[in-house]
Amino acid sequence: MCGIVGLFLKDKALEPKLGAMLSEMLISLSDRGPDSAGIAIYGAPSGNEAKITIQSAKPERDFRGLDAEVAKAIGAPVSIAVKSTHAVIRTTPAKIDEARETIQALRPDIRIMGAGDVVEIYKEVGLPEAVVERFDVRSMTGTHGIGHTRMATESAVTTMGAHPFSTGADQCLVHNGSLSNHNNVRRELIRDGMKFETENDTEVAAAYLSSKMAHGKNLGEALEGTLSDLDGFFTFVVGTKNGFGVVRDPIACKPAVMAETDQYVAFGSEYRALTKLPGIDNARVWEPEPATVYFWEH
Ligand SMILES: NC(=O)CC[C@H](N)C(=O)O
Repeated sequence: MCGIVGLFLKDKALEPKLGAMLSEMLISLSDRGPDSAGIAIYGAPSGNEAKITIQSAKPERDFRGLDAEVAKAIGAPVSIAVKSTHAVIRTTPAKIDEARETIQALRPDIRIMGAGDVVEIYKEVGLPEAVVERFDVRSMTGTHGIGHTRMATESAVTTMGAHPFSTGADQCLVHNGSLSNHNNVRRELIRDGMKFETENDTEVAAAYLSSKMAHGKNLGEALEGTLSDLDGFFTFVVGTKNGFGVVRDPIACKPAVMAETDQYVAFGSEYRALTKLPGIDNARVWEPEPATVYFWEH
């Protein structure tokens, strides 16, 4: 099982409702994944700041005073916005890598969920409703987002094993299925300089795409590569700073449905995830073809 959703807005008027729409889509698939849930939201770009989403099992201890300590260490303004076990650190884009290294040096128990100019990632063990409430996802605005509710197949049920997996700036991926060659691909990617946080197969798929894009491929080309280089079952839904992509393996035994109107492109593991979207009755609705890459860009 596992339930995945994605929503890519074309109509700016819907941006204030992105978090609310994506939350309801994900909650509707709760029975497909009881273990953990997560969501990535791409907010509007601000131009002069970048963000790191961090997580700690002891947020009171780890987040207190962190903004001032990081600001002092990197010599740039830093802010922190805490939401339960997660927090978003903001600083100038030129200092983002230094900020990330500083956070890890100052607070070794903090985990990095993702980083980039626009993405924020919230994920925890528990059902979608609890995750949506805990992080107030309904109030979030943005241009596109992806979500996942997990029934684990390949690694432990932990915060870091939850999806979305983010392995590059503003990149993240959710997955329904299981990959049979992930250990081999992981070894190749490690040789290529990629770092891994978990034993999870989906993290390997995310890192595979990041590695392809780091070598100059666009999202569509990177997704195309999964069809020959990754074995096993997969439906992937992927977000980048400006893009949104979907691909299913050549057998495509995991359910998937898409809908498109003038206002949005939406993905759901099942049609029930899409029923509350505006104008769904007149949307173009289709089942994505096996071994076919779909992607949209702003
Ligand atoms: N049920 C699934 O689709 C699981 C996805 C992935 N293999 C994981 O364990 O996280």
